[in-house]
Amino acid sequence: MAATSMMENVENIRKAQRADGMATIMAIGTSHPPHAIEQNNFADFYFRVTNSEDKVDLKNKFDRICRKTMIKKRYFYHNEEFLKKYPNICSFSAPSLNDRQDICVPEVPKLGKQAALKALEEWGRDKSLITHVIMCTSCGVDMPGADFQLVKLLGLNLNINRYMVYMQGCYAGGTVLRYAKDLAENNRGARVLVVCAELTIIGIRGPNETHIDNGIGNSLFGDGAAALIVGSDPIKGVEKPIFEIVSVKQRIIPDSEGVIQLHLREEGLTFHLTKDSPDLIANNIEQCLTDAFEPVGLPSDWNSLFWIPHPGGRAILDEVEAKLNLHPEKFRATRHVLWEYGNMISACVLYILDEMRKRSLAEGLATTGEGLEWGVLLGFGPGMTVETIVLHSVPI
Ligand SMILES: CC(=O)CC(=O)SCCNC(=O)CCNC(=O)[C@H](O)C(C)(C)COP(=O)(O)OP(=O)(O)OC[C@H]1O[C@@H](n2cnc3c(N)ncnc32)[C@H](O)[C@@H]1OP(=O)(O)O
Repeated sequence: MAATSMMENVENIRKAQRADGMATIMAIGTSHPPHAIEQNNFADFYFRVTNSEDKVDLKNKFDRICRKTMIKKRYFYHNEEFLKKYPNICSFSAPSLNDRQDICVPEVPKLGKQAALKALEEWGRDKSLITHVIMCTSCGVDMPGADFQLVKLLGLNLNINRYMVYMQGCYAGGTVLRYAKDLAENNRGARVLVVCAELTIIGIRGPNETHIDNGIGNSLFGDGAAALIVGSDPIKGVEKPIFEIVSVKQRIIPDSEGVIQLHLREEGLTFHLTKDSPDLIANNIEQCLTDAFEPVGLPSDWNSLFWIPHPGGRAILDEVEAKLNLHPEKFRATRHVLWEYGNMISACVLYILDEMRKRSLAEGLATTGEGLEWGVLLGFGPGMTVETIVLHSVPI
């Protein structure tokens, strides 16, 4: 065969392998465990269950911090009765990783399954058509992994292609969209099930006067799972697009290694959160936005976008909002999810996507993105790392 025709063959194969259109989110499902704890009562709960009620000043400070989080309640797999069985988990630093692993390894995929079932139901097609799974969590590292367990729990095809995203922290809600875009656009017909599932039992521990940031973590994080179905070229009348994933970019913020760190130790996942993260994120946010918007063109005003920033903490949202001169309603969906669920690590931004499209529909707006055409989703986390995802809404 002539060399040119072989080249043509290769090109034809490459074209046939790739999708025509952009990666599209076609369904969203969420789930959370049953035990809700009101943030107003959290200091009482936390100091009682960790046998720390004698630390009166620390409890008062912790209560002050809780009231500044702008969180109303959070959901947890654990409750007081459950934690009483695990005194080492409730201490500040006793060895407890085995107990935490014994809980997280089976429970993370189960929580993820609940969200996935809702996404599959909304999608409406047969689960045997799912070609790829991206499973993401920051707890319960194991082999075979949570991706494997999820496939078994859902009864998906055994020849499915699996991707496991362990221990990336909060920015991973953006990372999974970046991976899903690559998979959906480079594999014609691919239907990617994305699942983020997080349980805070991996890091809950008793309070300590010299580690206030440990208490900050315990005041912010909540349990939750969210799932998406992503694919290109949605079938008209069968699959309903919700958002298109237009451009994706990851960036490390310079000189920020020590700002957010989480270490997996014998005493579980330890939190090291400095006071610098809100400033650092705000001071680098325009560079991250420019990276991601450059291929499609920068908007004339950041207020022309719909916004889905990861609610790492109230102060982070406040500083980003101020830096970009955003109108207060821009973070309405994000602040609502923070208020109702706390910081659910990687699952949080996917909850916000769901909240935004549902509220846009309920309010009779023109698009899934609060009536606007273009938007941005931001993942923040250890590194410090920022994931910036440009989204395109669809008409309702
Ligand atoms: C897991 C991941 O991968 C990604 C993540 O999302 S990690 C989490 C990222 N989030 C953060 O780091 C939290 C960001 N911070 C916040 O949102 C806010 O600071 C907050 C809601 C926790 C408190 O609100 P605030 O307006 O800052 O309250 P403020 O009155 O200044 O502080 C309350 C107390 O906490 C202390 N404090 C606040 N942040 C602290 C920190 N990082 N370390 C130690 N102490 C801290 C303050 O010194 C203050 O102490 P006093 O009452 O004794 O003065």
